[in-house]
Amino acid sequence: MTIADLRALHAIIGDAIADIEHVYASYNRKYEDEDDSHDPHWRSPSPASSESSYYSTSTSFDSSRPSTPTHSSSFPTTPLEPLSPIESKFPNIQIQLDSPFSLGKCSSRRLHTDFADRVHMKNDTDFPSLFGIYDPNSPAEKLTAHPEVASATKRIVAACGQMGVMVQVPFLTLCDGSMGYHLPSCLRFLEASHTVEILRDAGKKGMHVNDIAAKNGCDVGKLTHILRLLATHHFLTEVSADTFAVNRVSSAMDTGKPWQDILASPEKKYEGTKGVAAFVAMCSDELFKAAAWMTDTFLPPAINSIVVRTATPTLLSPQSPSIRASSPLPPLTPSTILGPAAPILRGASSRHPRRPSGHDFVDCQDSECSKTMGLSGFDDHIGLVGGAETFPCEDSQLSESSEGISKRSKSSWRELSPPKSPYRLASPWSPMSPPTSRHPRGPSNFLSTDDLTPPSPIISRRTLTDYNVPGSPISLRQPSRTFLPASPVVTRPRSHSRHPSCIHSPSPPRLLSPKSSFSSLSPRPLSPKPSLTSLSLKFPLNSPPPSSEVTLVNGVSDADVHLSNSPTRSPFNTAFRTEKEFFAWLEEKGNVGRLKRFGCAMTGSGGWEDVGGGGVLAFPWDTLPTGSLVVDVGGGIGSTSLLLAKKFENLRFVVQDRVGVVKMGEDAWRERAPELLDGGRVMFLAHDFFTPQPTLPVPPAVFLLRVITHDWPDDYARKILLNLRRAALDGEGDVKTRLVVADHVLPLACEDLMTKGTAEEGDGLVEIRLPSWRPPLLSNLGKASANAYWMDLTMRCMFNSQERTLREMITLLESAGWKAMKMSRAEGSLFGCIIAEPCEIPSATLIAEEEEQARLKLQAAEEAERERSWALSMGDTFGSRVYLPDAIDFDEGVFDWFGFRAVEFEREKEREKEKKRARRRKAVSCMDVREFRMGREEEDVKEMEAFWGGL
Ligand SMILES: C[S@@+](CC[C@H](N)C(=O)[O-])C[C@H]1O[C@@H](n2cnc3c(N)ncnc32)[C@H](O)[C@@H]1O
Repeated sequence: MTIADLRALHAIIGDAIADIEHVYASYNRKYEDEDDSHDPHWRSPSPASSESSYYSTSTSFDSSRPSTPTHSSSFPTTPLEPLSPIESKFPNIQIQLDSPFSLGKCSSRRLHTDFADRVHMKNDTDFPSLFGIYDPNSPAEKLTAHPEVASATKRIVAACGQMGVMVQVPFLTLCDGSMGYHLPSCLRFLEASHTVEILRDAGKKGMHVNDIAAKNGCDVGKLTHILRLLATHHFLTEVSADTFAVNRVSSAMDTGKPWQDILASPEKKYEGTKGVAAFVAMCSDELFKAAAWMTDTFLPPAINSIVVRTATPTLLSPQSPSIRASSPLPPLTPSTILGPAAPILRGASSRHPRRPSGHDFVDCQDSECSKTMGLSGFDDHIGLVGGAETFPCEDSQLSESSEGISKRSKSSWRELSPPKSPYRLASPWSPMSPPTSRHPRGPSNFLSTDDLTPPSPIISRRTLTDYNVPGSPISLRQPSRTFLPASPVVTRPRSHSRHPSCIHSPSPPRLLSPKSSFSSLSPRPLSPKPSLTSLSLKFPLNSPPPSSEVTLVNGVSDADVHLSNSPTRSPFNTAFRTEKEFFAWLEEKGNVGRLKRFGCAMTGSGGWEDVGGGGVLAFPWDTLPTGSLVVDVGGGIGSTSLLLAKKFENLRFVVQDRVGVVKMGEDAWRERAPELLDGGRVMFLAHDFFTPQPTLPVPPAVFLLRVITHDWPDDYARKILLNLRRAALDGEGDVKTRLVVADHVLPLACEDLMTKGTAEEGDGLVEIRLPSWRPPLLSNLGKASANAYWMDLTMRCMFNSQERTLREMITLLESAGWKAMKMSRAEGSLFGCIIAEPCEIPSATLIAEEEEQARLKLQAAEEAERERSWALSMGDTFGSRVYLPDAIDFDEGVFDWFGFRAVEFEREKEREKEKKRARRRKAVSCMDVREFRMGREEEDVKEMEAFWGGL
C-alpha cells in the first residue's frame, strides 16, 4: 500500500499545483482581456515585471491558453467546483493591502484597481519565487490568499511533509526531529545579528560572509555555518561558496530599516515594523528556551531516571531580579554551584541555603559518554558524506581540482576541532565532574547571544562557609543521593578576557571560575568523574523523589510540578528560574526590551489571520449600530483595535491591558493614529482581567478576546470569562453583549466526528470550514497545520496553558456562562473566530467559585496567623536582650553596646526583608492573581467617565 499511498499523495500535489496554476492563469487572462479593451495600444504583455522580485523566473504555464480545471471529484469534504473567473472567487476573501495584518475585505473590483494601479502587470504573474523577496503588495503574493490557492498550498505542504517522512530512513527522520533545535537557534542568530537587513542591499548577488561579518562583527567561521544551515532549509540562498542572499522566506522578516541604524540603536529595531522580526526573535529566544525544559518539568519524578527536577530557586537567590530576569541561567546560589539540593521547606528557604547535591559537571564529549549515547551510530552517517562539507549551492572550489578538494577537506576538519570559546556550560542534569580544559563547551540553549556577558561577581568561599554555620538548622552535608542534577552553570577560565559580544548585553550571567570555586566550595572531595553510563544505571526507574522534604512554590510542591496547571510552575519557570508568570516577569526591570518586543511580536502574529479572512474578521462588525462599544480585553498595544477602528468608523473601542502595556499602546497610537485617541473613539484603560470589569458608561456591545484564552489554563481562563459574563448584557435591554474569541482551534489528528459534515445550525451553531483534504493525508493536514500545534505547546511551556479543540473551547465557554454560537475558520487556516452569547452560569461554576473564595479566605487567615506566631515566637522584646548593660560590661569588654545595636539592627532588617519576600510571593502566587491590582483605580474610572461624558 505504501507505493499506492505515495502515488495518491503525488496526485494530491499534482492536483493542487493545477489549482494554483489555474488561479494565476485566470488572473492573467482576465487582466489581459480587460487591458486589451481599455488600452488598445497595449496589446502585448510586458515581459518585465515591476514586481520587486529581483530574481525573475519564467512562468511555468502558458497563460494564453486556459488550463483545464483538474479538480478531482473525489474530494470528500469540499469538492471544488470548476474554477470561475477570479471575480466571483474574491468577494469574501480578505486581501492584505498595506500590511500582512490588514483587516480589509476586498472586493475583486477593489483588488483589480489596486493591482492595476500599483503594478502594470499583464499576463505573466506567477506564483512568488522562493528566490525573490517577499512583497506582500505584489499581485503574485496577494493571489496566494485566494481560497483555492491557500487550500492547494496547504495540501502540497501536507503531502510533501508526509511523503518525506514516509520515504526517509527512520533514523534520519529522528535526527531531523531531535536536532531540529538548531533551526530556531540559527534563526535567532540570523535575526539578532541583523544579517537580513545587511543582505538586503546586496540583492540577488548576495554577500560574502567576510563582508557580512565586517558589518555585524560576527565570527566568519561561525556565521558561515549558521547561514549554510539556514540555506539548507531554504531560509536563505547560498548563491556561490560562502556568499548568501535573502530569499522570499528570510526577507519576510526584514524590518525594512537600514542596518546601520539598527546597529546604532538595536533597542529600536522593532519599533514601527510589522513585527515579524520581533515574532521570530521572541519565539527563538524565550519560547525556545522554555520549550527545552518541557520534559524536565512535565515528567513525573518516578519515571524520570535521568533527570531529577530542581526546585525553582529564586527565593534563595542573592542576585538582583534584573539579573535573574534576563537569562535562563540559574542564579548563583549554593544550589546552583553545588547542584540543586534536595528540596527544602519553602517557608524556611529564604533564611537557609539549600543543601548541596552531589555532582555538577559532566563532560559530554567524553568518549564513554558518546558510547552511552549511541553516538557511534553517527560514524556510519558521517562516513556517507566522507567528512567533506557539502554545500547547498554548487561549490566551484570543489570541482576545480583535487587540490581544491583536499584544501576544503582540511579546513572542514580544522573546524571540527574543539571550539575556542572560553565559555563552558555545565549540563543542568548531569553529574558533577570538574570541567576539563580538554573539552570546552560552546554556547547552548542556556547560553544565548545576550547571555554571553561578563562574569557577575563570583560567589566567594566566605559566602558558602557563612551558610555552613555550626548549629545552623541546615548545614552543608552529604547529599542523601549520589546523583542529583546540577543546575546549568556557565563557567569560563579565569584568565580569559571579556568577550566582545558581551559589551551590549544587559544581563550578566552567572559565570563561575571553575576550579577555584569548585574545589574550595565543595563540602567534600569530588568523586571521580562519572560517565553517563553510571548516571543512568545508578537510579532505578521507579526511584522516589530525591527528598522527603517538601518544597512549595506557589502552592505546588516540586514532586507535583508535572501535574500542576499553574502558570507559575511551567517549563518557562523552570528555564528562567522565576516564580512569576510570564507577563509579570516581562515587566521586571531587566526585561524592558523583551516586553517591548512582545508587543511588536503580537502585531507580527497577525500573519495567522492573513489567510482567507479568518480570525476577528469573521465577526460581522458592520452590523453593529453606530456608537457601539468594543472592549478589547487584554488588547496589548491595540493592534487589532487599530485596524478595526480604521475599518469600521462607526465603532468605539476601549483597549484594556496591564498598566505598562497600556502606556506603551498609548505612545504607539499617539504616533500612528492620534486622531483616534483625540477624537474620542478609542481609549486605553489599565485593567486586570482577573478582576470585575469597571462600569463602562456605554454598555459593551462586544468583548473581544484575541489570543487571550490560549494564554491561560482553564481555571484562569474561566475567571476572565466570568468577569466578562457578569459585565455582559443579555439582551433584555437593547444590547446583547457578544463575545468574540479569536484563537487557534485545533483539530484532532484523526477524523473528528463532531466537526464532520455540515454546520449545526441554531442551537449551538458551529460553522466549520476545515481545509480540504483527502486520504491518505491526515485530516488535520499534518505538517501544513503545524503552526497551530507549535502554538499549543508554546502555550503549554510558557503558561501551562494550551490551544483548544472546539470541544474544549465550547465546554470552557459554557462553564463561564457563554454559549458558542458560531465558529469560523478560513479555508487553509486553523485560526478561528468563535462568537458567543450570554447564557446562564452553571451552578457547578458558582459553587466552585464559592468554595474557592472560602479557601482563599482560609489561606489568608492561615498566612496572617503564621506571621503573628512568628512574631510571637520572638517574645515580647522581639529577640532583643532583656537586661540592660551596666558600666562593668563596658569596662570588661563583655558587652559592646554598639555591636549589640548593630546586631539588632541587622536582625530587624532581615525580618523586614523576609516580610517583603513573603508579600512578593503572595502577589505572584497563582491563587492571588485575582488579587493583583493593576491601577484600575478610581481615577481611571473617573477619567473614563469624563471621557465618555457626552454619551
Ligand atoms: C497574547 S497577548 C494578546 C494581545 C492582543 N489581544 C493581541 O491580539 O495582539 C496577551 C495580552 O494579555 C495581557 N495580559 C496578561 N495578563 C493580563 C491581566 N492580568 N490583565 C490584563 N491583561 C493582561 C498581556 O499584557 C498581553 O498584552
